[in-house]
Amino acid sequence: MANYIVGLTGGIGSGKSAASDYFATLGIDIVDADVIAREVVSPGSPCLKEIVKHFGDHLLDDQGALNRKALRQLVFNNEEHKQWLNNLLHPAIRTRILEQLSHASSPYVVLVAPLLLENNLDRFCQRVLVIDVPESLQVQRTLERDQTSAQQVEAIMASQVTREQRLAHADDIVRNDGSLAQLQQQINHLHGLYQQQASSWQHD
Ligand SMILES: CC(C)(COP(=O)(O)OP(=O)(O)OC[C@H]1O[C@@H](n2cnc3c(N)ncnc32)[C@H](O)[C@@H]1O)[C@@H](O)C(=O)NCCC(=O)NCCS
Ligand SMILES: Nc1ncnc2c1ncn2[C@@H]1O[C@H](COP(=O)(O)OP(=O)(O)OP(=O)(O)O)[C@@H](O)[C@H]1O
Repeated sequence: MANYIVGLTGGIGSGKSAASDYFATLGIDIVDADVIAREVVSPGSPCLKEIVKHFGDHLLDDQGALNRKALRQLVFNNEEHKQWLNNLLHPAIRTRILEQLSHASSPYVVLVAPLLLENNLDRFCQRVLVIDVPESLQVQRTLERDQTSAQQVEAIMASQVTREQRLAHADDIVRNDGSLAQLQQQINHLHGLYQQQASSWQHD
């Protein structure tokens, strides 16, 4: 059954995972681009072999897995390296996204992707939901969560669309500068809307 697809996006640290985790508790299938981005570079994968061939085996840890911190430092400080990695991984990520979307069985499916707009993945979606927070809160929450620097977070933010650009593409906006409960309250409202949209869309 062709699925009604809601594209969920937002900048780094905006609360995409917090939102998609909550949609999952409502029984909605989630296709997560960040999870897929890890799958395509798993130990022994063709993409990981290409990365090692291109950048060197110092990017592997002693279990043969990708040293993500080392690759992050490499790509987010060098535009050419980032483009090379994106050109390698994005087609593999898109293929898996489409495959997982086709197997979803919930009333609608949420595709959560930080680069939904940057990679034109919104063309596969019937609706775009943006999780919106002030940039300062993105930095603060990412620093609290990850062992990284403000400079690194800002470099990642600079490689993503701006807050204004993202909001210009939104069909729905959830503000996540309040409590988790307030985030979930907004999602409860959208859940009802998406169920209605999905059932009328499927009968058109
Ligand atoms: C560079 C990598 C190895 C760093 O891994 P690390 O575990 O430190 O970060 P993680 O993957 O959790 O990403 C953290 C956040 O960075 C942002 N981000 C990731 N990749 C990119 C990118 N290519 N361009 C812009 N922002 C990105 C997203 O907001 C993401 O949620 C990793 O981000 C990666 O493989 N990126 C390339 C694949 C990609 O584009 N993923 C996004 C899927 S839409
Ligand atoms: N409303 C909130 N109040 C407090 N903390 C929050 C809230 N929403 C999210 N967080 C926390 O902020 C951090 C970033 O949230 P989350 O990981 O969901 O963002 P993300 O958009 O998935 O980030 P990334 O792009 O890095 O994957 C997490 O540690 C999360 O627990």
